[in-house]
Amino acid sequence: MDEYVGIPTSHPQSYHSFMFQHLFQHVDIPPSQIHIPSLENYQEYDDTIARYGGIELFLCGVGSDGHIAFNEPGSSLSSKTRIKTLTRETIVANARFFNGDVEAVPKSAVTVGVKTVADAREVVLIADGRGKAEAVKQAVEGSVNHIWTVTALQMHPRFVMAVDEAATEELKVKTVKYFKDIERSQSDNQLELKPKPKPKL
Ligand SMILES: N[C@@H]1[C@@H](O)[C@H](O)[C@@H](COP(=O)(O)O)O[C@@H]1O
Repeated sequence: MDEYVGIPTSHPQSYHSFMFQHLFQHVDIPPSQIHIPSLENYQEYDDTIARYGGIELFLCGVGSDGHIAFNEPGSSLSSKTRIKTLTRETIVANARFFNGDVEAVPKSAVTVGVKTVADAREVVLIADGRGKAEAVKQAVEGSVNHIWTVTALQMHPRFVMAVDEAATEELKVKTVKYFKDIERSQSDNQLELKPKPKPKL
């Protein structure tokens, strides 16, 4: 979905390295079918997606300031793949991957746009830990706006958020209860839908 500008793709903290280490080297995928945004391809990136029939699933995280990919606060909700300057908050948050050295964190990145993400047929977002609680609150209870770009996904017909307890800490109690009720009633329904075993004759 995104890549830093200013470090080589071979850098251990590049998103290219991350994807190869955690996914591509473990699966049987031809290199010609791997497409990661970069300075070389970002201008054609959305056209390439369209040529392949669109994205089936975007699996993403969220920044503590509510960014998806690197769509920092203030990104247009109709944005496509482009270069974005990173906020101070993101640079400080990502310093943990650069031995805590804020100066070593790149200052900009190539990123898919908010619309690139929203155009996928399905979006799954994982948010864990207290540091994501404000972003989760905005995503669920806030109104759609370009400061918390994650809120754009409220408009998506197939958007699922997977969160842990800590990430729900800024939500209203009644919001959390409501979603737990939904979860419970869905698992009850699934039990009811299971075919009853045939009585033995
Ligand atoms: N550009 C990435 C985002 O795509 C990611 O969503 C975010 C949160 O990542 P994590 O869930 O690992 O904290 O980090 C970076 O800023």
